Amino acid sequence: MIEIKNISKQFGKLMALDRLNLQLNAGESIALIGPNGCGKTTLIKSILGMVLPTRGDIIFNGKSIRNDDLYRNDIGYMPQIGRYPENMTIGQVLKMIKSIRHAAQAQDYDLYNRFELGNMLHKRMRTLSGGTTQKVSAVLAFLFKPRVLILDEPTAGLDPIAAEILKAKIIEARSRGCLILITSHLLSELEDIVSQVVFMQEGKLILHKNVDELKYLTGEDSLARSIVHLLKTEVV
Ligand SMILES: Nc1ncnc2c1ncn2[C@@H]1O[C@H](COP(=O)(O)OP(=O)(O)OP(=O)(O)O)[C@@H](O)[C@H]1O
Repeated sequence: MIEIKNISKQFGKLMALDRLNLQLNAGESIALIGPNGCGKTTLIKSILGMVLPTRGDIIFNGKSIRNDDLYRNDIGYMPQIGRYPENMTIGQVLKMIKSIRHAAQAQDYDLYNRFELGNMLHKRMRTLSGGTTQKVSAVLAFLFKPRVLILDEPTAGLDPIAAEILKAKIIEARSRGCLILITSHLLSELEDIVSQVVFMQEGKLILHKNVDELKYLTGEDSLARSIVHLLKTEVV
């Protein structure tokens, strides 16, 4: 579904992504793991077309994403920190996003209802707590029933109940056959969600394995311990 073909991204002298190749298929739920600054967000933003790779190409459903905007209609994205026009209310932001999408696209109000955003529509974005902003981002990511979900630290800042609601929603999307790419430093929460792990270091792909293979390779019995093992020992 998404093919990353030998992409590099240079910021000045820094190689944020270094000749990275990856194949991400529908129905897979993939944890993107690596130390701070290893290039996870740069990879995610490259897939979203928010960062232009210096070299290489990204193929989405068989087509290069260069000079294409429409592929993004298939992606729901939750950024690490959502940034919205400060003076707009939650209601105005939702209305604006819906107006730029196709009116006919099916909409999913499950998270909107469960997070009770309907009671907060008049609140301005600049006045929201970090957790409430994160709820708005989650609602927007799932609103148009995307086939691909890219979630950058999705539960950071959410209270435990909201985090559980979102986690259940991610698991449901996975069971519907969505492709999910997720970064999280909360390793225990990945356990129930992911089927594969992609491990990066200094912009390079170090490993891409199924969770069971990874547990076998590291000799650990949980995903969290396997990931800690990876982070502590350099290259497997
Ligand atoms: N716009 C930019 N200009 C210059 N350097 C950048 C830019 N964006 C990212 N970088 C650098 O690229 C490297 C990779 O950053 P990135 O945000 O992708 O890391 P990350 O793996 O997501 O980190 P974290 O786990 O802390 O979120 C870092 O050294 C970062 O400082």
